[in-house]
Amino acid sequence: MEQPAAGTGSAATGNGGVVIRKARLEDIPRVIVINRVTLPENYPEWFWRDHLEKWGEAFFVAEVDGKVVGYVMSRVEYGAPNIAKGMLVKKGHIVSIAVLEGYRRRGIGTALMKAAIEALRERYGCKEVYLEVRVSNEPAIKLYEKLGFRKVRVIPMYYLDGEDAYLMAKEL
Ligand SMILES: CC(=O)SCCNC(=O)CCNC(=O)[C@H](O)C(C)(C)COP(=O)(O)OP(=O)(O)OC[C@H]1O[C@@H](n2cnc3c(N)ncnc32)[C@H](O)[C@@H]1OP(=O)(O)O
Ligand SMILES: [Zn+2]
Repeated sequence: MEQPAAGTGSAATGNGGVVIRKARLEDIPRVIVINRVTLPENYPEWFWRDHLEKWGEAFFVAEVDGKVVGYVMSRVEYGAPNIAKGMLVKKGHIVSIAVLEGYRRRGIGTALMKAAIEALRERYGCKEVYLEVRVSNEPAIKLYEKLGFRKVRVIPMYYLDGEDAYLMAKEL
């Protein structure tokens, strides 16, 4: 990304007064609230803290007027690539991303994704980035496709309510 946030950890102002910066421990309660109001996939607090501790270079929040309005949380895995042929690779896994409803469609989701992807490549040496998304989640699928992700396969009944997921991935 053009902003220095991913590389240096310093805050950077992007479009329209949006600041993308690395998440901090004190952001977790707010991130949990945003997750609960935007997504049915919720996690205990330790799960968020664990990701921050282990893969904090690829955990970002978006701030507008000093208020956190979105987040992206990632982790790094070692396993068979979803796209390229070959044995084991480091894969970046976008675990969860969300932007509060009133702040959508102004590029925040894109900026968060770019920051995470850049960090997964530069900081962690990932060769691929992947995620799962509900097959009905048109906005998110569009966002990912714009960033170069492709639908690799369907994972049947991935979600608790029985909905299928697309596994989407992008080579880095
Ligand atoms: C791995 C996972 O976490 S899967 C779950 C993803 N998260 C969610 O579904 C939570 C609820 N949804 C959200 O929080 C948001 O809608 C997000 C994160 C998916 C997108 O955040 P936004 O800040 O709105 O994204 P952004 O403004 O960067 O949009 C980028 C592009 O995505 C596409 N897009 C985003 N929202 C929509 C929509 N409602 N309808 C159609 N296309 C959309 C558009 O192509 C858009 O570009 P454009 O505005 O120039 O047309
Ligand atoms: Zn996942």
